[in-house]
Amino acid sequence: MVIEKICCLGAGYVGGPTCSVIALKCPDIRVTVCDMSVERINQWNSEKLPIYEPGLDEVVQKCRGKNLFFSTDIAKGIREADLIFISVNTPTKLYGNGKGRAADLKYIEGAARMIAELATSNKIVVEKSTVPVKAAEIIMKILRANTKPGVEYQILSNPEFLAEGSAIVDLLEADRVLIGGEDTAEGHEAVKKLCWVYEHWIDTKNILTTNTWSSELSKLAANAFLAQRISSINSLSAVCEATGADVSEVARAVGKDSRIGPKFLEASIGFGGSCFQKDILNLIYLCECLNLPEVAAYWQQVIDLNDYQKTRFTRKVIESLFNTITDKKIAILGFSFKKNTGDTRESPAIHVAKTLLEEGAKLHIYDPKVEHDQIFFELTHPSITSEPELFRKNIQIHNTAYSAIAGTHAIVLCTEWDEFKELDYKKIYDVMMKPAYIFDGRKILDHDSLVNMGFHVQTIGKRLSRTNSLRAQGSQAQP
Ligand SMILES: NC(=O)C1=CN([C@@H]2O[C@H](COP(=O)(O)OP(=O)(O)OC[C@H]3O[C@@H](n4cnc5c(N)ncnc54)[C@H](O)[C@@H]3O)[C@@H](O)[C@H]2O)C=CC1
Ligand SMILES: O=C(O)[C@H]1O[C@H](OP(=O)(O)OP(=O)(O)OC[C@H]2O[C@@H](n3ccc(=O)[nH]c3=O)[C@H](O)[C@@H]2O)[C@H](O)[C@@H](O)[C@@H]1O
Repeated sequence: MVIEKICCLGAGYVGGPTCSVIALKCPDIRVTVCDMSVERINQWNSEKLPIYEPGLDEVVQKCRGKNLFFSTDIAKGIREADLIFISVNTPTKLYGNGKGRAADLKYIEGAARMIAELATSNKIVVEKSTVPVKAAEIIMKILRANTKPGVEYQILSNPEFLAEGSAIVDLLEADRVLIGGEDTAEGHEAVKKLCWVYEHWIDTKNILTTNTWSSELSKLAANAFLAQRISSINSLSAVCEATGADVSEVARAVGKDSRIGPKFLEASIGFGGSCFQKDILNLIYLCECLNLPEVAAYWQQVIDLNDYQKTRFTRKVIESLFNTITDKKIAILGFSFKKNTGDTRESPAIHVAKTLLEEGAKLHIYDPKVEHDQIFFELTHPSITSEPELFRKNIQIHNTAYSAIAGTHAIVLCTEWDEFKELDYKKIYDVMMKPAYIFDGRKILDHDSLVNMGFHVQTIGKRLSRTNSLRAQGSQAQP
């Protein structure tokens, strides 16, 4: 039952942390994480890792150079490994058949072709990336069509369920590990070997084994269910704002039902991150290909509602500021798609900032972990604007929340970083233009005390007494 060497293709948000934890828990296994990006591998080998993830630095420091290696020598990694994780990106297709919905499997195919070309001994190839159902068949076809004499492959599906910002805890204390394989003697043997790796720290009863297609579909299903809960509570947040109900109270009351449960019921400005939207689109495309239009339409609603929530929030900001924000200074607090990560992929803050910039606002942005260049990259990307220089001129990035806020008309809180709860809002009130507005897109601030200080406060899913919004007043008042 021995796996002595593991290679992982893809040193990203999944490959890096997952393999670091495997190395930590399996000192008897040599783990090599490979990537084509020299820059990324250099960062993994430096003091400043390419991703921010609580607890990751410590794990890497313990294992790197002992049984954990980061390398661009993909050929060596593949040749030496008994088991290869494919942990490459699977973005939504940007062109061609299935554009905007289907998963682009070019990196998966590229990885499979590399393995086929370079492997000289038997390999267990494990799909760690999130893929459409039946992707394992594509990998198998490529490997078997190009196999060298005497080399045999087994393909397993082992999707990853970690969430960014809590990746290390999620990996160490996984609710479950899911492994799908072929229903053959060789398939069962390969599944057993991968189970053995995880059994170093995961209770056997939490390691689920299924057929390959169930495993692939379960990953899409899990993300679709999670996103659906957020869209459900966000839909109710609009009802709360219109009626005087409070979405946090509704979520608490609903979540107390043990059949529903309390998690993932935080109303917000909408979900972001690299996967929820991509994976639901992937599921929708699959349903369309399978001629299941009603099922496709059902899941499409989860995404439509998310877009509605982002737009609804941004519209509220603009309307509250007397429907004119040209040249107004607005502070954006938080740019990552959630706290405890520097990842900005599909961050709702991008939508908010883009819309405010289009209306002529001057944005002062602060995020504790996102690199300044990354913010400029996201907001001046051709998919965001055809006038990058104009946008750039109206964006200033700050190193502290206080400096971002000084002299602004409004604060728009987009990410729920803990430090935003600790700011001295009395001091902040004094240095803002009046009337001073706060739009709390994450429901993390003490709204009553902010109102008492003099702020006009708006949040998600709750009507506050002093909002001064045009819609609330039904007037066209000017400042
Ligand atoms: N980000 C997350 O929290 C989670 C992501 N996933 C899934 O895991 C997969 C990877 O996601 P991330 O790690 O976020 O992506 P990422 O973009 O951070 O990393 C992917 C890496 O793969 C590398 N790569 C591409 N082709 C390669 C090849 N042939 N050989 C070696 N390296 C290659 C790229 O250079 C890149 O560094 C995706 O399918 C995603 O849906 C699953 C669970 C959580
Ligand atoms: O496949 C993936 O990539 C991963 O996607 C999500 O993880 P992640 O996107 O990293 O982070 P989440 O904690 O799920 O948050 C996603 C978005 O939903 C938002 N959210 C989350 C929870 C909530 O109650 N309300 C809410 O608006 C977050 O702020 C964030 O923008 C899943 O939680 C992971 O299980 C999965 O492995």
